[in-house]
Amino acid sequence: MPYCFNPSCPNPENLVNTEHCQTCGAKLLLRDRYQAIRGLGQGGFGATFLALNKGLPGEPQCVIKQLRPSNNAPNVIEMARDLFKREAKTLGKIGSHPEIPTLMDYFDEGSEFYLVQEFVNGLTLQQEVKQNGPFTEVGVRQFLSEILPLIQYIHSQQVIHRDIKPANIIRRNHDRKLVLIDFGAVKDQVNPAAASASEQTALTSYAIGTPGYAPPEQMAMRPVYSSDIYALGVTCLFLLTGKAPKDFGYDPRTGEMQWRKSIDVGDNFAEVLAKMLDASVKHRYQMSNDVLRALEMEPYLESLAQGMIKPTTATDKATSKPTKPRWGGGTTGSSMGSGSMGSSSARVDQGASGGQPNRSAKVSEIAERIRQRRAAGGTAKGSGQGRPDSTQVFAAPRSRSNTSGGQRGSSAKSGNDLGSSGQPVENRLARTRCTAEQVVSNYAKGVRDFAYHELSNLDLSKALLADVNFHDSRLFKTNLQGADLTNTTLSQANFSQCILRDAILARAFMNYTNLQNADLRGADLSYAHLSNANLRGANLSGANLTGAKISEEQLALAKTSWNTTMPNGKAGWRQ
Ligand SMILES: Nc1ncnc2c1ncn2[C@@H]1O[C@H](COP(=O)(O)OP(=O)(O)OP(=O)(O)O)[C@@H](O)[C@H]1O
Repeated sequence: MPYCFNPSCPNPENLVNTEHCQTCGAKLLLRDRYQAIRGLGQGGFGATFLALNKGLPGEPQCVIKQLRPSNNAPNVIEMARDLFKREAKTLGKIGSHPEIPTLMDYFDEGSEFYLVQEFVNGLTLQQEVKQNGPFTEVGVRQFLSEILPLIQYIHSQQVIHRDIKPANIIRRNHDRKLVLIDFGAVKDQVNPAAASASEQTALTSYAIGTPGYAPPEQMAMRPVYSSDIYALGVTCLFLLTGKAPKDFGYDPRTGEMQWRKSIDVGDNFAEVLAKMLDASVKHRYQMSNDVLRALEMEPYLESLAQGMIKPTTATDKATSKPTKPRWGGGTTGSSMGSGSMGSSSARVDQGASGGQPNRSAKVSEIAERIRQRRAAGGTAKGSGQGRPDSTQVFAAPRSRSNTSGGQRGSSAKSGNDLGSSGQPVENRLARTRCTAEQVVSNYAKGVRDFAYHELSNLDLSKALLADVNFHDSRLFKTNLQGADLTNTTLSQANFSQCILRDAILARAFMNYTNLQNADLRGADLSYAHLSNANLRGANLSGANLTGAKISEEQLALAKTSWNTTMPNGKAGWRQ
């Protein structure tokens, strides 16, 4: 049923096949093709409609935003028009991203302006919480792992969204992906001197985003990238509680929201939220990737910590393992290797060599130290001098050679280091050697820690090795065809020329893993974390990369084919 585009029409619903509104006489077909079918929202500067594009076969749905300022002062209209144009420009620039609505059309008709964009069919997160109740901590972490890369993308295009909130995030029905909408507040600064007081109020509220979600600097018209991180933090509070920002108390001395007592999450996640919600820009996470890193590190802390202490397992006893932490602990004395993490680890190891406390207590202690150092870490834009170890370990490589070599810096010498010939360089620290039979039988006995092991050239085809920690181990040319490696930690390990054909690597953590020339044909890499992994020459034909964390650059170095399932779940081809 045609719907009238006039937001003040008292009776906007019309009968089919009507050209003009039966109540107010307004045209019902814009540009001879767009027909509104329902109103979606209305504000001071216009309205939003769900519409049909009658000019295209199948008459697809679209969203039409109409700019119709209620104030006729020329300077207000001019500024509003300017804001609208900039929204169109922004969507035109970043709307090619699959999780941002595409800009389909932009035009004016009479004194009104129209912006046509892709309709995203689904519920907003606000509606979702209303319908199904608040999210759990795991649900919010999952939400963040999905939305942060999108925000990182927007920021990389020099765009600050400025109105991130649950009502502006839609979970698209057909693929359950999160889509960010309403780029209406994506504005450069409005010149307040140009408008009178009341006009200024209207324009300002249009341009600053939503009170409660917008951080102090944005309310003061000085938004920065981390303003979006603050709004995302408030969004997390809503998802966890179903409470709007105004329903949280605030500290009258600092003006900060008092949210800690209202949410039930682990200390570490609370710390991440606190840093997202810091009123001071200086102390807040600066970029999405910083938050992502803080969150991604957490699930792997225990296994990373395991890899930092002396062995106690049956296989481990055969050969002693290094007593120094591996990353950053190189000869140049980096801030990390020679810093307190190195010495704290060494302290634990000394204890281990004579009547030591139990292993799990040590692991937890080291993991806790990593957390503390992370919590005490500086901001992304800091000098890097005093940055926590974990940030350095997981920092994005600075050069291409780092990406391809899987190295973190000249001081790091790990199992995946490559010599000039492209062959792995033998690590200077001894690894625990064991046979394929030992690996299999120890796994059957419950051993999961195979960090710092030398497992090259073994035949482990079809082995069940789910949940194992292979951190910094060497599996050069090892046969793992058809093996179950679900949920394993393979960070910094050397899997070059490894046979991983049809192996299950779902949710494996492969940060800085060397997979050069590995045979990954038909492997299940769904939701695997491959950031900084070296995939040069790796064969990914028929592999499933759905939801995997992997960059375009990494993919370009590997072999893929028509039957490779790409991270977006679609079949792809790249040679
Ligand atoms: N591309 C889109 N696809 C689907 N729904 C959309 C789309 N853009 C906006 N909407 C929905 O239309 C309604 C109105 O959106 P609009 O952008 O005008 O924001 P608003 O809610 O009126 O204002 P604000 O978010 O700034 O307070 C909202 O319910 C929103 O979820």
